Amino acid sequence: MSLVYDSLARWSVAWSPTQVPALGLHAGSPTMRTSQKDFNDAVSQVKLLKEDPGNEVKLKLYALYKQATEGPCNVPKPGMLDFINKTKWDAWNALGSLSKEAARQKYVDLVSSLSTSSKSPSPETPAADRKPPEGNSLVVTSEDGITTIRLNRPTKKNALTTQMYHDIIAALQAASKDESTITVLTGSGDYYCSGNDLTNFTHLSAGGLEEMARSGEVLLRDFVDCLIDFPKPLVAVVNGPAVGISVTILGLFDVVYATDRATFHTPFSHLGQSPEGCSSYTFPKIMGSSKAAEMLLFGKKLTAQEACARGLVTEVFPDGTFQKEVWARLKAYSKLPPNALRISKQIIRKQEKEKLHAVNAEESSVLRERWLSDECMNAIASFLSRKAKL
Ligand SMILES: CCCCCC/C=C/C(=O)SCCNC(=O)CCNC(=O)[C@H](O)C(C)(C)COP(=O)(O)OP(=O)(O)OC[C@H]1O[C@@H](n2cnc3c(N)ncnc32)[C@H](O)[C@@H]1OP(=O)(O)O
Repeated sequence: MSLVYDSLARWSVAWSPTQVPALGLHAGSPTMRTSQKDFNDAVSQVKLLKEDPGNEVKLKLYALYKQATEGPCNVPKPGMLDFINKTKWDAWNALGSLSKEAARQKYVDLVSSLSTSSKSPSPETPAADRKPPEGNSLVVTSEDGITTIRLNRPTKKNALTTQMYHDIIAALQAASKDESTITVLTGSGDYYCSGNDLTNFTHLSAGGLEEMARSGEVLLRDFVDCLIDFPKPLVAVVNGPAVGISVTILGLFDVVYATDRATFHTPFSHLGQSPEGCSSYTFPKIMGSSKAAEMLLFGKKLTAQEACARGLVTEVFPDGTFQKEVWARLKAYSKLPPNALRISKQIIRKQEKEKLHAVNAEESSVLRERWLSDECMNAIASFLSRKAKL
């Protein structure tokens, strides 16, 4: 659970109603006025909701509560780096001069709609309509000489949490020593991976943002080092759209197979960030400097065919037959002599290893600085408050 989630949840329990002036009549119809009791009841009801209504709704509730009890936003805007409080401030401030009475009415209406929608599903609700539980975010299996590392957070488009980076490192280390011939990275559901989980930035320890950025730099560097040093053939089975770091690291894979539904997007400038995964070196080498710049500077999103034409993807398959064709191919390759594959991979990689490690160290260090910049903080705050999407 992310810190934003926790802290938004904490806001809701911290919203104890103080002295709310009586306003008359009932909630519900726009022509009726909300009584203090209706409002107080709604405030109590929020704490009893069975389902988490999500950050966006919690922000609305927060803003309406503040407007209803204190009127228009009257406190100084928090600093750029304090982006959780800034997000709350933005939501309150956005209500402008809405009257306290109107805010109370909107608050009561919103809580009432939540209470209705959070009633337990009837037994007839088809399983397919329910969100699958977020179980193991990474599933590692080994079969037919292939170790598969599967990103398994389909409801979050397989965004990479801090824990997942650690788990992938551990899985790669284990795969480098196991009996398998080939190692595959793929995703569950409709996405391959939506990149770094942007709520990672909100997991602040006592050391604050500086510490978060420092530990992020170390983790990123270890993660990419592990890919640089991986001794066996490493294959990406790109089952859908890929974003951010899941794209940049493709330059370190030996083979990349993609469904024709996949897209490849590196929106670093939009996020106030800079390239990682050795892409500042591998992309210009793979596709030429101007094509690489179009992706890494301007965030041009490539189709699978375009990525294949630029050499980032090895082969594109029709989505309907993607899994069948790719796994049949990989099973055949996995029967090749493992030592020959390992030695050949190592001789290819050997020429570049030192350079790749140096590039990784520099990219990780530059990113640490970027994560502390206003540009980056603003972009993440925008995503978290759902004002921005790619
Ligand atoms: C050790 C640290 C290393 C860090 C290295 C630096 C890495 C950099 C990067 O990877 S930069 C790229 C970061 N990724 C993004 O900016 C993607 C953000 N996501 C989106 O823009 C969209 O979600 C989308 C285009 C991927 C998909 O859009 P859509 O199909 O409309 O789905 P939803 O937006 O409704 O998403 C469903 C659900 O997933 C959550 N989610 C998706 N991506 C991320 C993400 N990257 N981080 C956190 N959460 C993500 C999204 O919030 C929704 O959750 P909800 O249902 O609202 O709870």
